[in-house]
Amino acid sequence: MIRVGQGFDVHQLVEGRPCIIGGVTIPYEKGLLGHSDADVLLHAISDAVLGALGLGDIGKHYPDTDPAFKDADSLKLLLHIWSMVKERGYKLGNVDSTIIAQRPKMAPYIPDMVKIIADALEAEDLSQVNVKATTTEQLGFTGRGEGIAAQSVVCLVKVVL
Ligand SMILES: Nc1ccn([C@@H]2O[C@H](COP(=O)(O)O)[C@@H](O)[C@H]2O)c(=O)n1
Ligand SMILES: C[C@@]1(CO)OP(=O)(O)OP(=O)(O)OC[C@H]1O
Repeated sequence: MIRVGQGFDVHQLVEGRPCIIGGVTIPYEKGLLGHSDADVLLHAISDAVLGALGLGDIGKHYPDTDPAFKDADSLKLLLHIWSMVKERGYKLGNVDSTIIAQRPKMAPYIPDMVKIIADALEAEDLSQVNVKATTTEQLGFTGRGEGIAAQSVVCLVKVVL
């Protein structure tokens, strides 16, 4: 039995905020704005995992109106979501994600993101976690550097005992 989910998220780029993507703090002149740490990639992955389980989205579980989640570490939210996966008897099949950003250049940071995500999702092999990046060729809000988007697809596999 397999279950598939997809997630998509966007956060605005502003001055005076850290740029945290995939659990990695990237040196950049701007950072992502949100109620939490605004880790757009971990949010897309979180939504994909919740989608695969048929459990709604991160806003439902961790509302942005709740002060408990102000400046929340998105990796901790993902770890909590992963506990729901295990409770239901699933493990990671694979996860594939794309960060949509004109800048900064993500490539140097992707290996660290993959390791962090693989650890959180208890991957047996790093090849189960793929992270890609693309510009939008200077088109649209990402192309103008106003924000960063991310999308993700996750496959969960039922654990056979
Ligand atoms: N923020 C980004 C965007 C892209 N990359 C890498 O560059 C390659 C070419 O990007 P295009 O949008 O011109 O296709 C892309 O395949 C990524 O490897 C990146 O590191 N950071
Ligand atoms: C993560 C949460 C909660 O702190 O806040 P944000 O950082 O604003 O992120 P978003 O992707 O808009 O929605 C989920 C939120 O409930």
